Amino acid sequence: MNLPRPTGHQRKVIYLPEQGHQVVLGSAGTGKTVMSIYRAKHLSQPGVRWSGRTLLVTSAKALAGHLQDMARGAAGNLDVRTYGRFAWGYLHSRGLMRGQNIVKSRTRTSLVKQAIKAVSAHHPGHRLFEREVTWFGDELSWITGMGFQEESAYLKAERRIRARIPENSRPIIWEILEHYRELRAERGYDFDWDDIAITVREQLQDDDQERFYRHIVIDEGQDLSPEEIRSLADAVSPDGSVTFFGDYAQQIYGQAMSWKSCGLKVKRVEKFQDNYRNSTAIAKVALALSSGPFFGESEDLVEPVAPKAAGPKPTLVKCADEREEIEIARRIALRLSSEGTVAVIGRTWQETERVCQGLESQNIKQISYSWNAPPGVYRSTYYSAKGLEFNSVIIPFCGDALMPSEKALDSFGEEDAMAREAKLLYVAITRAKSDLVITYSGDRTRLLPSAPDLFAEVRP
Ligand SMILES: Nc1ncnc2c1ncn2[C@@H]1O[C@H](COP(=O)(O)OP(=O)(O)OP(=O)(O)O)[C@@H](O)[C@H]1O
Repeated sequence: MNLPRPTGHQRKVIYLPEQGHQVVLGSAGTGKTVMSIYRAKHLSQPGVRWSGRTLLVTSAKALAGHLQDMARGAAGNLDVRTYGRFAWGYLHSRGLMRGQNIVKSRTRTSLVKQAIKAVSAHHPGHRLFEREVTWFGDELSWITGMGFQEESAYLKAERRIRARIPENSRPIIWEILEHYRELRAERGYDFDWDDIAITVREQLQDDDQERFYRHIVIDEGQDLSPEEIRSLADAVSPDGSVTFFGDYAQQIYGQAMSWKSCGLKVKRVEKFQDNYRNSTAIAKVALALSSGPFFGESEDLVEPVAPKAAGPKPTLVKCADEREEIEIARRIALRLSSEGTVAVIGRTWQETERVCQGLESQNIKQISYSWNAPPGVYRSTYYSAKGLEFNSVIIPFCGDALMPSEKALDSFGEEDAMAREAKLLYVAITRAKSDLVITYSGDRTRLLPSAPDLFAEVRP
């Protein structure tokens, strides 16, 4: 497919030095994905001095498929992969992948639960055990994602958010991590998807064969853990390059870590601010959300410049109840789908399916969705929609009772839950090119910006 022609600053990014580490940050719709493809094609172009085998890598499966589609026709030495697929492939080449030795997420949760139960018996009455299993699972992912291998490193760690874990709880959490690993090993699993990067790095350290990749380009880098990024930096040859594209406003995992903690050595960070995707009216909502109280401060956030594309104001539909929300969302989806692509984006697959049941629609995880996809209704979650775009987006269930979700509040507490859900909502909103419809019943979620005139507010 034809990629848009790079303009101005975008062009510079394609031709950044072909050696060392490069970081490009940009807000939503500024062309990071497109430029990651141009950059990867440039680096893998045969017959030139800097050329070499290149990996274009991201975290979400649907986006990897989309990248693959856009990179079609590129030189044969360009691979497009999810991080998981890269890690699996490398460890397989080292003889470490035997059968199903990566634990699946449901089994992992059950093992974490067992570990919590066993460790809680040694600490009767400790308040840490009032927390939900999701919170523990997330904390264990954070520890491994940071690459901590010794308890002392975890005890000393500084956090940007989620700092309020009482000092006396951390050793207990470490005990749970160790017990979980024992249980996992007993069940015959060597890894989970979070700690696989630790082994990739260990293996690379002992691997004196020539590196398979000379260049690695990372899209949506904010969603890879620091240890995953470090492993990618270790995987390129010394005369090669790592180029990191990311947007910290869209960081949807609990890592909340900057690229700076990933060991990338960068002289100058390139920044993209011009939004090529959203209409002005949609970009205004996204901007109001990202400058609201839930995003926090970070020097990694890039202030976007509002685009000039015309389009109607996003519609906020206040419904009597969830049934009416479903009815309205379906009706609007059907109407808009005759003109272009429409995504129904829910927080969970269950929410999305509630709206789309019986409606002719496609699950974006099961197809190869691309920018030239035919008109129709597409189903997605906030997470799976990462990196994609649609003419219209419908986001149901944005009432205060459902957003932030009770599960997020119970697991992470008010502040952290709001920050997480605000970023998810930001991702969903910025997928829309020209039409955005948000439905809710009861009061609308506090996460949505309340400035007047941002929305056309309607009641069915
Ligand atoms: N120079 C350009 N001229 C015209 N359109 C462009 C240009 N650069 C990017 N675009 C278009 O802007 C849209 C957003 O691009 P892209 O998906 O690469 O942005 P992104 O920064 O990766 O967004 P996000 O992080 O929100 O997923 C796409 O439709 C792309 O084709």
